[in-house]
Amino acid sequence: MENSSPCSAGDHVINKDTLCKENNKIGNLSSESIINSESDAVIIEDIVNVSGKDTQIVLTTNGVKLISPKDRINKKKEGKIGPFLEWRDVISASKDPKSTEQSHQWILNYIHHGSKSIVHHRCLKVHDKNGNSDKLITAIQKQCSKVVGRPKKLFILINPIGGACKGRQIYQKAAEPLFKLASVETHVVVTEKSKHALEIGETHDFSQYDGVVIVGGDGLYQEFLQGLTIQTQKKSGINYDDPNAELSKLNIPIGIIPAGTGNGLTYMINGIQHAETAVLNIIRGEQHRGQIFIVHSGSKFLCVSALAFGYGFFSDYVKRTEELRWMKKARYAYTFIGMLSKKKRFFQAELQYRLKLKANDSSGGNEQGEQQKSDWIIHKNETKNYNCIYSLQGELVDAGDHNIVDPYGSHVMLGAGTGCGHFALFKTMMYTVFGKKINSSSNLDLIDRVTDFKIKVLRDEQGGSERISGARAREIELEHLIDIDGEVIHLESLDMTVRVQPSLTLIYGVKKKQVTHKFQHD
Ligand SMILES: Nc1ncnc2c1ncn2[C@@H]1O[C@H](COP(=O)(O)OP(=O)(O)OP(=O)(O)O)[C@@H](O)[C@H]1O
Repeated sequence: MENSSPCSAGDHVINKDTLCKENNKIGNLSSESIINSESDAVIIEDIVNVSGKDTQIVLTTNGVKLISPKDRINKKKEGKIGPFLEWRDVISASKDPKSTEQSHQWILNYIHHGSKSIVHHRCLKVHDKNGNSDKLITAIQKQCSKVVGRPKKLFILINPIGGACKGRQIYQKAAEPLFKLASVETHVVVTEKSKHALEIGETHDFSQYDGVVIVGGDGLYQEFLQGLTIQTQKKSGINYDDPNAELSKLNIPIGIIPAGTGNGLTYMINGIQHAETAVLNIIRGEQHRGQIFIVHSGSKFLCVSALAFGYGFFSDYVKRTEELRWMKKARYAYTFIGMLSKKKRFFQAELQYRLKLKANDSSGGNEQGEQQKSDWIIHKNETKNYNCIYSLQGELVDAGDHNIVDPYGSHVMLGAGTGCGHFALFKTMMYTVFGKKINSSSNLDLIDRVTDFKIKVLRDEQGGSERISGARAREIELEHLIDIDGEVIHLESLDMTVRVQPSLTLIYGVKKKQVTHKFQHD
């Protein structure tokens, strides 16, 4: 399926005509958008007509300014003009197909920043007055092509069976028209089987692409990321079976368009689960280095994790949901309710962890570039009985009454349940994801600033020839599973090391709480 494939018809199809109707006013310019013009160099300026008003349009090295006659009178003396739209938020400019001999019109497509991290595509109809529309369009297109990080060619990977099985439709409705508007060439591949994304990540040559876009859930992203991590290490000759090896960074940016069930990662990197926002953030081209977990089992590399690691309660939960896959989305709530009344499953383990040291903390660490980490700390738990050990990706940044969960950080919070109830475990996990502050309790230890942790499960072996009960056989099966980003993975060895690898990935996303200029007409 190449870029040219037609966008399926439907109520929510994005196209120029429908969107242009949404927004073509220039009144009510917000004072936030008035910016100082000092650092700008003017590229071209003209008088055009927007919403029936003569308006000065100025293209500068920083962006587009539209100056109404009122603005010019009120603000120019103070050296301030506006509103301002930075080039990163301009998608494209093109002739309006409805333009006639008598009325020359062109369209400016741009990104509107709404509240709570949401962004939308908007367009503005501009009426030419002086015959300069071609020059303005060419200049805008040239500046758009120079936006740092904006992709020109993308490899798109769609999971057709993720979430509600709408991967293809979500791509066609929310992404394809916007990529076309932004002149992004695409090569689309639809996965054909489980682990296909892993295979593609490990073997495909992405050198001719500016980025890869995953249209699916956290599971699909994890598979692709694992494949790409392996490919990158192999190319650099890194022995990734060695948990102490310094891994090569992945240099192809990855974007995620939510089409799965949980979609936790798209929430973390875009601040919201919203397909249009995810697409527009890819077009904006802002990229950040993200942290992931590298998991070893025994002396072997096991997997990467982009979102969550869980052992005990969470791996049991995911295993059960996989057994009930036929129930589709309902399996999550059904399993959750079922587990509330279930007896806790305990396992015996030794848990150790290392902490990111604060700048003024001189204890621990070693000489080989790991000065910022403490030595291994043994988790205090005399009975060694646990019912859950888990960690979620994201450094928790204190923001007063809440935390910002920063996927571009260098440490995580580790949860060690020593008998915590199932409901409380879920609640704590959800609170962490949504940045709510939460403290340790008597049976759930929450340890912040963790950079690595090790779990050694101490198995209660029952004499070699003795027959084991069905219940014990199920327990042994569960003991050999971990939850990685909502999928279960089999463990050969019950001796695990999990390391936070800061800055390993490159992600199309935004930093939360970032300040953006508004270009608002509504
Ligand atoms: N064509 C396919 N046929 C069968 N399985 C597939 C196919 N493509 C991908 N998969 C599998 O689908 C699984 C889940 O994918 P994905 O993460 O996209 O959706 P999800 O599980 O519904 O969402 P989330 O992980 O966000 O909860 C992955 O384990 C992957 O191996």
